[in-house]
Amino acid sequence: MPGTPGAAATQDGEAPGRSPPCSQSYDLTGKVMLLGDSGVGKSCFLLRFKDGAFLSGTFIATVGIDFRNKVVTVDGVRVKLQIWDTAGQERFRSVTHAYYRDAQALLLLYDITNKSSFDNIRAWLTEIHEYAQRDVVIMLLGNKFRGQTHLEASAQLIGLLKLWKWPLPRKEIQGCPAARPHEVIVSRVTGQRLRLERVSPNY
Ligand SMILES: Nc1nc2c(ncn2[C@@H]2O[C@H](COP(=O)(O)OP(=O)(O)OP(=O)(O)O)[C@@H](O)[C@H]2O)c(=O)[nH]1
Repeated sequence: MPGTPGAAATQDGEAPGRSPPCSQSYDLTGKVMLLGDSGVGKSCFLLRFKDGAFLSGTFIATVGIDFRNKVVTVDGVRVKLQIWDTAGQERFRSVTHAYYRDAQALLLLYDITNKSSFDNIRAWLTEIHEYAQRDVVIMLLGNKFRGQTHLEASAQLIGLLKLWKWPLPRKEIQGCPAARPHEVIVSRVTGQRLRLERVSPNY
């Protein structure tokens, strides 16, 4: 999705910030970032998460960084998820790195029809290691499964990461065998209860 280089676009009538603002309309907040090579489908993933729509056809690369908010209810708990969509192109890395540190979860996408996007996962993990919190949850998503719009975890990739003995002692490498992206995000973010900001005294 297009944005403004060097700055996050404002969405849903709220000013962008490094941390989600508090509100009584939800109980928890969580910040999730979408990472991965250009063209793997991050913006489409976000659009599906926010509006349930899928845009096929023309590919417009993201410029810089962008975000969407969505409040979802899980087991009676209202969770406001702030999902940040980053540009996959190398030239925007200096912009996007600054946003890693506040993220509770990172969704690292690759395109299962594009081997280089798979090969580059290791480089992405190196960046995550350098810029994200040590205990951030990393989720790996193999996108464009058989040309369709659902996501499927790659057991093969998880196996490779184990083979590499990737030195991420406090990070979790997880597969996400869910067909619907919002369910992936919700189950992982809320399930882990990762420093989600508690804004309701009743919860
Ligand atoms: N078949 C299929 N195509 C997809 C899927 N997701 C995205 N696409 C297509 O892949 C192309 C790139 O999608 P984007 O979501 O813009 O990719 P991106 O990762 O955000 O790219 P950058 O913004 O450059 O980082 C578009 O033409 C989409 O229509 C999917 O699940 N299946």
